[in-house]
Amino acid sequence: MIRLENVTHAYGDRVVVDDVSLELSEHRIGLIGANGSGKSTLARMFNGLVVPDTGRVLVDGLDTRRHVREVRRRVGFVFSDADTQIIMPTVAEDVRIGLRGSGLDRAGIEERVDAILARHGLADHRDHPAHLLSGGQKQMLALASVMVTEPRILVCDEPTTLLDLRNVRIITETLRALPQQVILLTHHLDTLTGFDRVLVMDAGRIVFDGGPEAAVEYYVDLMERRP
Ligand SMILES: Nc1ncnc2c1ncn2[C@@H]1O[C@H](COP(=O)(O)OP(=O)(O)OP(=O)(O)O)[C@@H](O)[C@H]1O
Repeated sequence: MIRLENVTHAYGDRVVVDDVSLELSEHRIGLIGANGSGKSTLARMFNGLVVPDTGRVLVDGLDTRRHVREVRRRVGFVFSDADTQIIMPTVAEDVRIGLRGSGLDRAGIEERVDAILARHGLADHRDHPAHLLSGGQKQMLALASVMVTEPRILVCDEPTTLLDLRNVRIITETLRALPQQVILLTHHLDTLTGFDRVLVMDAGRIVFDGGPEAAVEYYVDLMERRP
């Protein structure tokens, strides 16, 4: 479980996360809000990519300031631009690199790589140059490379923003089917249908916390009232 206690973060003198306290235990959690409202900064605190200026973030009781390795093992992070996440030349290599230090032997590693590629529709692209994949396939690879490390929680920061409608659906369905807890930041509001909880962020604060329909209604209303 992720717990935030009076968390604040500023870039220079600009406060972008403003005294947020949360307990995130639901299976499917959405985080929505206008551009620049602080969602990514908040989400990056969930796995220690950003540490709070004040307050603390605990993952299963581990403080992200002091236990960054253990926290990263528990909390996987998927970015919106898969190109920034894919680091190896081929599909299989990119997945395999996540298993460094896993303690698995060579055969065990290949078995795990094959299984995860099959699950993400990439089995036929095993030795394919990663940079030649389509946008949708790249996002699947980015997801596969995180999932192979078997995180318990997955944070996805706008994973469908750069994708066409078909791939938005594929990624959304893939995320829905995961047994892991998923925290999804998105501007595709319809992907939140059936979620357990949706948070609306505005100017660094959580301004709504509830079910998906009510949260989307609140957010749309908030945006319509903006000059
Ligand atoms: N590394 C950084 N250095 C300085 N300012 C930053 C940095 N990262 C984000 N910001 C600023 O902090 C504010 C919040 O950004 P953040 O990315 O957290 O918002 P967001 O809600 O995720 O936005 P979007 O929906 O556009 O992704 C923005 O004004 C942004 O320009």
